[in-house]
Amino acid sequence: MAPRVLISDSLSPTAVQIFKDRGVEVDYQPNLGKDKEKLAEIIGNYDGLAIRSATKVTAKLLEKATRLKVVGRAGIGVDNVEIPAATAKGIIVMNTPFGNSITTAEHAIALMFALAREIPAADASTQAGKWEKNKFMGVEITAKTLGVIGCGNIGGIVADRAVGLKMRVIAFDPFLSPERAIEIGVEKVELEELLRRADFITLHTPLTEKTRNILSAEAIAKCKKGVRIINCARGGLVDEVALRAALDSGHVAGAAFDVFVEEPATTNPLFGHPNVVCTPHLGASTTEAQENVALQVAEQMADYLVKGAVSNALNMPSITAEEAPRLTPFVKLAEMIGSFAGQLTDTDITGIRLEYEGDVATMNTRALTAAALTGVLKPQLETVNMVSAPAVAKERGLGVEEVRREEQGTFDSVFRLTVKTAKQERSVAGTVFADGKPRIVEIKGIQMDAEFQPSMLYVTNKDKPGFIGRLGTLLGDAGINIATFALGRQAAGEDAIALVAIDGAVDADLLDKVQALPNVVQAKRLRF
Ligand SMILES: NC(=O)C1=CN([C@@H]2O[C@H](COP(=O)(O)OP(=O)(O)OC[C@H]3O[C@@H](n4cnc5c(N)ncnc54)[C@H](O)[C@@H]3O)[C@@H](O)[C@H]2O)C=CC1
Ligand SMILES: O=C(O)CCC(=O)C(=O)O
Repeated sequence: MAPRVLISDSLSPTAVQIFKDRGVEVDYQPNLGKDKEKLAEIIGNYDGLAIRSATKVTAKLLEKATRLKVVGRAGIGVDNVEIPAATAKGIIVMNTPFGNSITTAEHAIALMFALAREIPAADASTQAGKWEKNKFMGVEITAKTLGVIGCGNIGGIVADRAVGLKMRVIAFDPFLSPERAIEIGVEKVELEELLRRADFITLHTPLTEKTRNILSAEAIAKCKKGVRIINCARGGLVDEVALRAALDSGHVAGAAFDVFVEEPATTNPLFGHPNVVCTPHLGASTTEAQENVALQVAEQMADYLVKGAVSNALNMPSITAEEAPRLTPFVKLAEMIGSFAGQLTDTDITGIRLEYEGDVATMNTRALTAAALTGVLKPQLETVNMVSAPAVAKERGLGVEEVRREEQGTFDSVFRLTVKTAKQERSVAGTVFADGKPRIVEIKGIQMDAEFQPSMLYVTNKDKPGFIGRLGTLLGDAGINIATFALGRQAAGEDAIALVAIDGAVDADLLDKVQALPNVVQAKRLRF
């Protein structure tokens, strides 16, 4: 069945076409983001949800999203998506981190000019027939200092354009490297210095607990008198009430805002001030940017739903479309080995060691680790998947250790997973054969050669004559056919392991009988 995607906000028709071309069924309902009840009613029918900013993907909505696998944000900010709730449900959240950056940076520059020359007010006055030539005295931006708070993608483009406009650019961003600052021609400074020196301040950080009210009343008071403030990032970065007071007192000469604490903003403390310019969250609204983000989000979502490739996910390691064919069999192997170890372990797991040897050590081991953790956790947590497993493992305090060795041994690649409990360590290793099938090659240090089968019996025993015959007879008498029988042992007479693939299932009674056979140490049913 083809995967189904719902587009619940207004997106370029390009997105619809791309989904169709890639074999994904698509429903375009651009006003649904504003209708929470209706959206909750139908979300259960979809594998993917493509949104802009109107749709709020809350934990409550996700409860109804029983088959949802991916949420794609055609844009950058994902503050309208409850990512921890999506992660807990194993739903990938992806965005398009670059598609609208230039457009948004250009909007910030446009707002800076609008402020410097009071263009919106001058336009309104002129069109009202007033010709108030003396009323609108602007300022030049050449040689002025622009303070950029948050110098990532958009902040970096704004800085680059401002340098071209002959401004001096200073930036506050704890994660901006000195090399990158030199590359984009900005002087890296602390916030206090930026506030003291900047003639214009432009904000380009996400809204986090650290950046909320980064321009507080106190910070605004430290600004140079006559500063002009531009916010094209997120409402809440500036204390709107404090800014209004500073505008009223004349300490701040002007403010241009595209984003507001409450959106849609129908009332706001800044509204009505003569030196304030506002736009309704138009930062990303150009034909080019909307084309970019629509195309990108549809490609990313279709790649995931159809091919399993993951890009620009905020809660899962990336898997490129190029690496997916080579990686996929190893993802399967890692999950099955994890599942094997998880099913064998009854007591609390305290830690997990993942060893990647040979070719597999050069692959995307973050994705493989996520798959292996899924396998380990699934016997206890049905709903866990590659998206949620790393977070669940962390939540449960499981120490996860990764070891990579590129030298090859007997096999081109070996993946070994060791589960640690308070009492013991138990490891299982596997590889992928040329036919793409995962195989078990080692259990507890004992060499084996077994395929994974849907129903298996795992028996450890003392290696004594007669065991195989007795086990075969017991299963045969119960009407259970043996499909494959793999054996391994430490040395003659020591610990041995039998891995038996069976048609049908062993019930609890029969398992007790296997357990009661002479020399059997442990018997377990396994399902893959
Ligand atoms: N108005 C609009 O329509 C649009 C708004 N945006 C918003 O613009 C913002 C920036 O987007 P990008 O540049 O793509 O993000 P980005 O992730 O490339 O850059 C953000 C920068 O903020 C910095 N940062 C984080 N915490 C900080 C702190 N406490 N102090 C100073 N700097 C800090 C980071 O180090 C990073 O360099 C986002 O909030 C995004 O949602 C993006 C597109 C359109
Ligand atoms: O989709 C939009 O119009 C808003 C864009 C935005 O805020 C973002 O990409 O973070």
